[in-house]
Amino acid sequence: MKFSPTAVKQAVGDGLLSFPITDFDSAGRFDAESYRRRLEWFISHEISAVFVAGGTGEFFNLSLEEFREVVATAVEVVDGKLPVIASAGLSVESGKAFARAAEEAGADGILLMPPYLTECPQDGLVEYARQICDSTSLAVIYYNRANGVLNAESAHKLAMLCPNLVGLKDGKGDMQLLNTIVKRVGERLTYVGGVPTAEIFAEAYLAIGVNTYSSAVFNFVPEMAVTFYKELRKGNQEAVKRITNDFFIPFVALRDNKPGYAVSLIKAGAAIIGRPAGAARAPLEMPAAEECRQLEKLVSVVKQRSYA
Ligand SMILES: O=C([O-])C(=O)C[C@H](O)[C@@H](O)C(=O)[O-]
Repeated sequence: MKFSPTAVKQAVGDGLLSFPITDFDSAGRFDAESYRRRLEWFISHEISAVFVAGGTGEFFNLSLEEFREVVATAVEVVDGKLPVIASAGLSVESGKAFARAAEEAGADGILLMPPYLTECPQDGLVEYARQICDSTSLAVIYYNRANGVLNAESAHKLAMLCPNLVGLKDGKGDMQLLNTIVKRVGERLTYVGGVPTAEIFAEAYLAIGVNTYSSAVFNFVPEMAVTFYKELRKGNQEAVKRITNDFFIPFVALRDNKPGYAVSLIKAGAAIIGRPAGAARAPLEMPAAEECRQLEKLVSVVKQRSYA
Protein backbone atom coordinates (compact mmCIF):
# COMPACT_ATOMS: atom_id res chain seq x y z
CA MET A 1 0.00 0.00 0.00
CA LYS A 2 1.20 3.52 -0.78
CA PHE A 3 0.47 6.26 1.75
CA SER A 4 -0.99 9.50 0.44
CA PRO A 5 0.30 12.75 1.98
CA THR A 6 -2.84 12.82 4.14
CA ALA A 7 -2.24 9.25 5.31
CA VAL A 8 1.42 10.06 6.07
CA LYS A 9 0.32 13.10 8.07
CA GLN A 10 -2.05 10.96 10.10
CA ALA A 11 0.42 8.13 10.72
CA VAL A 12 3.27 10.44 11.63
CA GLY A 13 1.13 12.51 13.99
CA ASP A 14 0.26 9.65 16.30
CA GLY A 15 2.56 6.88 17.45
CA LEU A 16 6.26 6.39 18.00
CA LEU A 17 8.51 7.23 15.05
CA SER A 18 11.51 5.04 14.38
CA PHE A 19 14.83 6.10 12.84
CA PRO A 20 16.98 3.08 11.93
CA ILE A 21 20.73 3.34 11.85
CA THR A 22 22.29 2.39 8.51
CA ASP A 23 24.30 -0.84 8.37
CA PHE A 24 27.85 -0.82 7.07
CA ASP A 25 30.02 -3.92 6.67
CA SER A 26 33.60 -4.27 7.93
CA ALA A 27 34.86 -2.54 4.77
CA GLY A 28 32.48 0.36 5.44
CA ARG A 29 30.07 -0.44 2.58
CA PHE A 30 26.29 -0.40 2.93
CA ASP A 31 25.22 -3.85 4.12
CA ALA A 32 21.77 -4.45 2.66
CA GLU A 33 21.30 -7.89 4.26
CA SER A 34 22.03 -6.66 7.75
CA TYR A 35 19.81 -3.60 7.16
CA ARG A 36 17.01 -5.85 5.96
CA ARG A 37 17.16 -7.91 9.16
CA ARG A 38 17.17 -4.72 11.23
CA LEU A 39 14.04 -3.41 9.54
CA GLU A 40 12.22 -6.73 9.88
CA TRP A 41 12.92 -6.54 13.59
CA PHE A 42 11.91 -2.84 13.72
CA ILE A 43 8.49 -3.40 12.24
CA SER A 44 7.75 -6.25 14.64
CA HIS A 45 7.31 -3.50 17.29
CA GLU A 46 4.56 -0.91 17.80
CA ILE A 47 5.73 2.03 15.72
CA SER A 48 3.88 4.26 13.30
CA ALA A 49 6.49 5.13 10.64
CA VAL A 50 10.04 4.32 9.58
CA PHE A 51 12.32 7.25 8.74
CA VAL A 52 15.23 5.83 6.77
CA ALA A 53 18.56 7.51 6.12
CA GLY A 54 17.61 10.22 8.62
CA GLY A 55 20.06 11.91 10.95
CA THR A 56 20.46 8.68 12.92
CA GLY A 57 20.65 6.82 9.60
CA GLU A 58 23.60 9.02 8.52
CA PHE A 59 21.95 10.70 5.54
CA PHE A 60 24.87 13.12 5.54
CA ASN A 61 27.26 10.17 5.09
CA LEU A 62 25.56 8.46 2.15
CA SER A 63 26.04 8.81 -1.59
CA LEU A 64 22.95 9.16 -3.75
CA GLU A 65 23.45 5.58 -4.98
CA GLU A 66 23.71 4.20 -1.46
CA PHE A 67 20.66 6.24 -0.44
CA ARG A 68 18.69 4.70 -3.30
CA GLU A 69 19.62 1.21 -2.09
CA VAL A 70 18.79 2.03 1.53
CA VAL A 71 15.33 3.30 0.58
CA ALA A 72 14.60 0.45 -1.83
CA THR A 73 15.58 -2.12 0.81
CA ALA A 74 13.37 -0.43 3.41
CA VAL A 75 10.39 -0.20 1.05
CA GLU A 76 10.70 -3.89 0.23
CA VAL A 77 10.90 -4.99 3.87
CA VAL A 78 8.25 -2.64 5.25
CA ASP A 79 6.02 -3.68 2.36
CA GLY A 80 3.35 -1.03 2.82
CA LYS A 81 2.66 -1.85 6.48
CA LEU A 82 3.87 1.59 7.59
CA PRO A 83 4.92 4.75 5.78
CA VAL A 84 8.60 4.85 4.80
CA ILE A 85 10.00 8.37 4.94
CA ALA A 86 13.43 9.13 3.44
CA SER A 87 15.55 12.26 3.66
CA ALA A 88 16.38 14.91 1.06
CA GLY A 89 18.17 18.23 1.13
CA LEU A 90 21.63 19.83 1.05
CA SER A 91 20.84 22.13 -1.90
CA VAL A 92 17.77 22.68 -4.04
CA GLU A 93 19.19 20.53 -6.83
CA SER A 94 20.46 17.69 -4.68
CA GLY A 95 17.29 17.93 -2.60
CA LYS A 96 15.28 17.32 -5.77
CA ALA A 97 17.60 14.45 -6.76
CA PHE A 98 17.23 12.74 -3.37
CA ALA A 99 13.46 13.30 -3.41
CA ARG A 100 13.27 11.78 -6.91
CA ALA A 101 15.39 8.81 -5.86
CA ALA A 102 13.16 8.29 -2.80
CA GLU A 103 10.01 8.48 -4.91
CA GLU A 104 11.41 6.06 -7.51
CA ALA A 105 12.43 3.64 -4.76
CA GLY A 106 8.85 3.66 -3.45
CA ALA A 107 9.08 5.84 -0.32
CA ASP A 108 5.95 7.55 0.98
CA GLY A 109 7.45 10.77 2.23
CA ILE A 110 10.45 13.05 2.57
CA LEU A 111 12.14 14.41 5.66
CA LEU A 112 13.52 17.67 4.32
CA MET A 113 16.90 18.41 5.86
CA PRO A 114 18.44 21.90 6.23
CA PRO A 115 20.61 23.32 3.44
CA TYR A 116 24.28 22.45 3.54
CA LEU A 117 26.73 24.83 5.29
CA THR A 118 25.50 28.31 4.49
CA GLU A 119 23.64 30.78 6.70
CA CYS A 120 20.13 31.29 5.37
CA PRO A 121 17.68 34.20 5.27
CA GLN A 122 14.07 33.22 6.08
CA ASP A 123 12.71 33.85 2.57
CA GLY A 124 15.59 31.84 1.14
CA LEU A 125 14.71 28.88 3.36
CA VAL A 126 11.08 29.06 2.29
CA GLU A 127 12.17 29.10 -1.35
CA TYR A 128 14.62 26.18 -0.81
CA ALA A 129 11.86 24.08 0.75
CA ARG A 130 9.19 25.19 -1.73
CA GLN A 131 11.23 24.14 -4.75
CA ILE A 132 11.97 20.71 -3.30
CA CYS A 133 8.33 20.23 -2.21
CA ASP A 134 7.16 21.21 -5.70
CA SER A 135 9.47 18.66 -7.29
CA THR A 136 7.81 15.68 -5.61
CA SER A 137 4.34 14.25 -5.14
CA LEU A 138 5.41 12.72 -1.82
CA ALA A 139 4.46 14.07 1.59
CA VAL A 140 7.16 16.34 3.02
CA ILE A 141 8.09 16.92 6.65
CA TYR A 142 10.35 19.92 7.17
CA TYR A 143 13.18 19.34 9.64
CA ASN A 144 13.48 22.60 11.58
CA ARG A 145 17.09 22.34 12.69
CA ALA A 146 20.56 23.91 12.57
CA ASN A 147 20.97 26.58 9.87
CA GLY A 148 17.52 25.76 8.45
CA VAL A 149 15.28 26.91 11.29
CA LEU A 150 12.05 28.55 10.06
CA ASN A 151 10.27 31.07 12.23
CA ALA A 152 6.50 30.91 12.67
CA GLU A 153 5.74 33.27 9.76
CA SER A 154 7.99 31.32 7.39
CA ALA A 155 6.53 27.98 8.50
CA HIS A 156 3.07 29.39 7.87
CA LYS A 157 4.08 30.76 4.47
CA LEU A 158 5.57 27.39 3.46
CA ALA A 159 2.47 25.53 4.62
CA MET A 160 0.32 27.83 2.46
CA LEU A 161 2.57 27.40 -0.59
CA CYS A 162 3.03 23.63 -0.49
CA PRO A 163 0.00 21.35 -0.27
CA ASN A 164 2.24 18.29 0.13
CA LEU A 165 4.00 19.75 3.19
CA VAL A 166 2.37 17.73 5.97
CA GLY A 167 4.61 18.23 8.94
CA LEU A 168 7.31 20.05 10.82
CA LYS A 169 9.88 18.20 12.88
CA ASP A 170 11.56 20.24 15.57
CA GLY A 171 15.30 19.75 15.85
CA LYS A 172 16.13 22.78 17.93
CA GLY A 173 14.31 22.31 21.21
CA ASP A 174 13.33 25.98 21.41
CA MET A 175 9.91 25.65 23.04
CA GLN A 176 9.06 29.31 22.59
CA LEU A 177 9.63 29.06 18.85
CA LEU A 178 7.91 25.69 18.49
CA ASN A 179 4.89 26.79 20.51
CA THR A 180 4.63 29.94 18.37
CA ILE A 181 4.73 27.80 15.20
CA VAL A 182 2.12 25.37 16.56
CA LYS A 183 -0.19 28.23 17.53
CA ARG A 184 0.34 30.11 14.23
CA VAL A 185 0.12 27.19 11.78
CA GLY A 186 -2.23 24.97 13.78
CA GLU A 187 -3.61 21.74 12.41
CA ARG A 188 -2.52 22.42 8.87
CA LEU A 189 0.67 20.54 9.85
CA THR A 190 1.52 17.70 12.12
CA TYR A 191 4.38 18.29 14.58
CA VAL A 192 7.15 15.93 15.56
CA GLY A 193 9.63 16.34 18.40
CA GLY A 194 12.99 15.62 16.88
CA VAL A 195 15.87 16.94 18.91
CA PRO A 196 18.66 14.41 19.48
CA THR A 197 17.41 11.93 22.11
CA ALA A 198 13.94 13.37 21.76
CA GLU A 199 12.58 11.55 24.81
CA ILE A 200 14.34 14.00 27.09
CA PHE A 201 12.01 16.70 25.66
CA ALA A 202 8.94 14.50 25.24
CA GLU A 203 6.99 15.81 28.25
CA ALA A 204 7.56 19.40 27.16
CA TYR A 205 6.56 18.59 23.59
CA LEU A 206 3.34 16.95 24.71
CA ALA A 207 2.41 19.95 26.84
CA ILE A 208 2.25 22.18 23.73
CA GLY A 209 0.38 19.66 21.58
CA VAL A 210 3.31 17.88 19.93
CA ASN A 211 2.09 14.33 20.46
CA THR A 212 4.94 12.39 19.03
CA TYR A 213 8.68 12.31 18.58
CA SER A 214 11.47 10.45 16.87
CA SER A 215 13.24 7.79 18.88
CA ALA A 216 16.83 6.92 18.10
CA VAL A 217 17.27 4.77 21.23
CA PHE A 218 14.53 2.55 19.81
CA ASN A 219 17.45 1.05 17.82
CA PHE A 220 18.75 -0.76 20.90
CA VAL A 221 16.10 -0.56 23.66
CA PRO A 222 12.91 -0.78 21.58
CA GLU A 223 10.59 -2.21 24.24
CA MET A 224 11.59 0.51 26.67
CA ALA A 225 11.18 3.18 23.98
CA VAL A 226 7.66 1.98 23.20
CA THR A 227 6.76 1.71 26.89
CA PHE A 228 8.04 5.24 27.53
CA TYR A 229 5.91 6.58 24.68
CA LYS A 230 2.78 4.74 25.82
CA GLU A 231 3.14 5.70 29.47
CA LEU A 232 3.78 9.30 28.48
CA ARG A 233 0.61 9.37 26.39
CA LYS A 234 -1.37 7.74 29.22
CA GLY A 235 -0.14 10.42 31.58
CA ASN A 236 1.70 7.95 33.81
CA GLN A 237 4.13 10.46 35.27
CA GLU A 238 5.63 7.95 37.68
CA ALA A 239 6.74 5.58 34.89
CA VAL A 240 8.01 8.47 32.76
CA LYS A 241 10.00 9.80 35.71
CA ARG A 242 11.53 6.40 36.46
CA ILE A 243 12.65 5.77 32.88
CA THR A 244 13.97 9.32 32.56
CA ASN A 245 16.01 8.95 35.75
CA ASP A 246 17.21 5.41 35.10
CA PHE A 247 18.04 5.77 31.43
CA PHE A 248 17.58 9.06 29.61
CA ILE A 249 19.41 11.40 31.98
CA PRO A 250 22.56 9.22 32.17
CA PHE A 251 22.32 8.46 28.44
CA VAL A 252 22.20 12.15 27.54
CA ALA A 253 25.16 12.81 29.83
CA LEU A 254 27.16 10.14 27.98
CA ARG A 255 25.95 11.44 24.62
CA ASP A 256 27.25 14.89 25.49
CA ASN A 257 30.83 13.58 25.82
CA LYS A 258 31.43 14.22 22.11
CA PRO A 259 29.65 15.85 19.19
CA GLY A 260 28.04 13.19 17.02
CA TYR A 261 27.48 10.70 19.83
CA ALA A 262 23.71 11.13 19.36
CA VAL A 263 24.31 8.82 16.38
CA SER A 264 27.42 6.79 17.20
CA LEU A 265 26.26 5.81 20.70
CA ILE A 266 23.17 4.40 19.02
CA LYS A 267 25.38 2.27 16.80
CA ALA A 268 27.33 1.18 19.87
CA GLY A 269 24.03 0.27 21.57
CA ALA A 270 23.01 -1.83 18.58
CA ALA A 271 26.28 -3.75 18.83
CA ILE A 272 25.75 -4.29 22.58
CA ILE A 273 22.40 -5.98 22.00
CA GLY A 274 23.85 -8.20 19.27
CA ARG A 275 22.57 -6.26 16.26
CA PRO A 276 25.73 -4.50 15.08
CA ALA A 277 25.55 -2.07 12.17
CA GLY A 278 29.25 -1.38 11.78
CA ALA A 279 30.97 1.87 12.66
CA ALA A 280 29.54 5.29 11.89
CA ARG A 281 31.41 6.98 9.06
CA ALA A 282 33.66 10.00 9.49
CA PRO A 283 33.26 12.71 10.61
CA LEU A 284 31.52 10.73 13.36
CA GLU A 285 33.59 8.72 15.83
CA MET A 286 32.59 5.59 17.66
CA PRO A 287 32.58 5.76 21.49
CA ALA A 288 35.65 4.59 23.42
CA ALA A 289 35.70 1.23 25.25
CA GLU A 290 34.93 2.81 28.64
CA GLU A 291 31.97 4.71 27.18
CA CYS A 292 30.69 1.47 25.67
CA ARG A 293 30.94 -0.15 29.10
CA GLN A 294 28.85 2.67 30.58
CA LEU A 295 26.29 2.20 27.84
CA GLU A 296 26.25 -1.54 28.49
CA LYS A 297 25.40 -0.82 32.12
CA LEU A 298 22.48 1.33 31.05
CA VAL A 299 21.23 -1.42 28.76
CA SER A 300 21.41 -3.93 31.61
CA VAL A 301 19.46 -1.57 33.89
CA VAL A 302 16.74 -1.43 31.23
CA LYS A 303 16.75 -5.24 30.97
CA GLN A 304 16.39 -5.65 34.74
CA ARG A 305 13.47 -3.28 35.22
CA SER A 306 9.90 -3.65 34.21
CA TYR A 307 8.63 -0.15 33.53
CA ALA A 308 4.99 -0.41 32.63
O1 LIG B 1 16.86 12.37 11.75
C1 LIG B 1 17.04 11.74 12.81
O2 LIG B 1 17.59 10.64 12.88
C2 LIG B 1 16.51 12.36 14.02
O3 LIG B 1 16.66 13.49 14.22
C3 LIG B 1 15.75 11.60 14.96
C4 LIG B 1 16.46 11.10 16.14
O4 LIG B 1 15.80 9.91 16.42
C5 LIG B 1 16.43 11.99 17.35
O5 LIG B 1 15.17 12.43 17.60
C6 LIG B 1 16.99 11.20 18.50
O6 LIG B 1 18.23 11.13 18.57
O7 LIG B 1 16.20 10.64 19.27
